[in-house]
Amino acid sequence: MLYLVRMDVNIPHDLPAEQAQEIKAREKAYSQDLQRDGRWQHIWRVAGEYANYSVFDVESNDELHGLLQALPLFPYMKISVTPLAQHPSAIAQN
Ligand SMILES: O=C(O)C[C@H]1C=CC(=O)O1
Repeated sequence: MLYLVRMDVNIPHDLPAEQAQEIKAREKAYSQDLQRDGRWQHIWRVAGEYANYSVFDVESNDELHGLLQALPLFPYMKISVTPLAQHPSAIAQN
Protein backbone atom coordinates (compact mmCIF):
# COMPACT_ATOMS: atom_id res chain seq x y z
CA MET A 1 0.00 0.00 0.00
CA LEU A 2 1.27 3.42 -0.95
CA TYR A 3 1.00 6.50 1.25
CA LEU A 4 1.90 10.11 0.59
CA VAL A 5 3.19 11.58 3.83
CA ARG A 6 3.93 15.21 4.58
CA MET A 7 6.19 15.94 7.55
CA ASP A 8 6.52 19.45 8.92
CA VAL A 9 9.39 19.77 11.36
CA ASN A 10 9.33 22.27 14.19
CA ILE A 11 12.28 21.90 16.55
CA PRO A 12 11.89 24.12 19.62
CA HIS A 13 14.41 26.97 19.77
CA ASP A 14 15.33 26.07 23.33
CA LEU A 15 16.45 22.53 22.40
CA PRO A 16 20.28 22.54 22.75
CA ALA A 17 21.96 22.59 19.32
CA GLU A 18 24.04 19.50 20.13
CA GLN A 19 20.91 17.51 21.02
CA ALA A 20 19.15 18.70 17.85
CA GLN A 21 22.13 17.60 15.74
CA GLU A 22 22.18 14.18 17.40
CA ILE A 23 18.45 13.68 16.73
CA LYS A 24 18.86 14.77 13.07
CA ALA A 25 21.77 12.32 12.61
CA ARG A 26 19.62 9.46 13.97
CA GLU A 27 16.72 10.59 11.79
CA LYS A 28 18.92 10.50 8.68
CA ALA A 29 20.24 7.00 9.45
CA TYR A 30 16.72 5.70 10.21
CA SER A 31 15.34 7.25 7.01
CA GLN A 32 18.14 5.87 4.86
CA ASP A 33 17.70 2.36 6.30
CA LEU A 34 14.01 2.46 5.32
CA GLN A 35 14.89 3.85 1.87
CA ARG A 36 17.35 0.98 1.37
CA ASP A 37 14.78 -1.66 2.33
CA GLY A 38 12.26 -0.09 -0.08
CA ARG A 39 9.59 1.01 2.37
CA TRP A 40 10.47 4.74 2.11
CA GLN A 41 10.36 5.12 -1.67
CA HIS A 42 10.69 8.89 -2.11
CA ILE A 43 11.65 11.88 -0.02
CA TRP A 44 11.44 15.42 -1.37
CA ARG A 45 12.13 18.69 0.39
CA VAL A 46 9.31 21.23 0.17
CA ALA A 47 11.12 24.23 -1.30
CA GLY A 48 11.51 26.99 1.23
CA GLU A 49 10.10 25.01 4.18
CA TYR A 50 11.47 22.65 6.82
CA ALA A 51 9.12 19.98 5.51
CA ASN A 52 9.16 17.00 3.20
CA TYR A 53 6.82 14.97 1.07
CA SER A 54 7.55 11.27 1.20
CA VAL A 55 6.08 8.14 -0.34
CA PHE A 56 5.98 4.97 1.76
CA ASP A 57 5.21 1.47 0.51
CA VAL A 58 4.10 -0.64 3.47
CA GLU A 59 1.66 -3.44 4.26
CA SER A 60 -0.82 -1.62 6.46
CA ASN A 61 -1.88 1.53 8.28
CA ASP A 62 -0.47 -0.01 11.44
CA GLU A 63 2.95 -0.62 9.87
CA LEU A 64 3.06 2.97 8.61
CA HIS A 65 2.04 4.30 11.99
CA GLY A 66 4.78 2.26 13.67
CA LEU A 67 7.43 3.55 11.27
CA LEU A 68 6.35 7.17 11.67
CA GLN A 69 6.07 6.97 15.43
CA ALA A 70 9.65 5.68 15.60
CA LEU A 71 11.08 8.67 13.71
CA PRO A 72 13.61 10.35 16.01
CA LEU A 73 12.09 13.72 15.04
CA PHE A 74 8.52 12.45 15.64
CA PRO A 75 8.02 14.55 18.80
CA TYR A 76 8.80 17.66 16.74
CA MET A 77 6.76 16.87 13.65
CA LYS A 78 3.28 17.49 12.36
CA ILE A 79 2.52 14.59 10.02
CA SER A 80 -0.29 14.19 7.54
CA VAL A 81 -0.96 10.95 5.67
CA THR A 82 -2.79 10.44 2.37
CA PRO A 83 -3.47 6.85 1.22
CA LEU A 84 -2.87 6.45 -2.53
CA ALA A 85 -4.88 4.33 -4.96
CA GLN A 86 -4.22 3.50 -8.60
CA HIS A 87 -5.25 6.19 -11.07
CA PRO A 88 -7.13 4.73 -14.07
CA SER A 89 -5.18 6.93 -16.50
CA ALA A 90 -1.76 5.93 -15.20
CA ILE A 91 0.39 4.10 -17.75
CA ALA A 92 2.64 2.64 -15.02
CA GLN A 93 1.40 0.33 -12.26
CA ASN A 94 3.02 0.42 -8.83
O1 LIG B 1 14.43 16.90 7.16
C1 LIG B 1 13.28 16.42 7.16
O2 LIG B 1 12.48 16.62 6.25
C2 LIG B 1 12.85 15.55 8.32
C3 LIG B 1 13.39 14.20 8.31
C4 LIG B 1 12.86 13.19 7.43
C5 LIG B 1 13.87 12.41 7.02
C6 LIG B 1 15.06 12.98 7.46
O3 LIG B 1 16.20 12.58 7.28
O4 LIG B 1 14.80 14.13 8.13
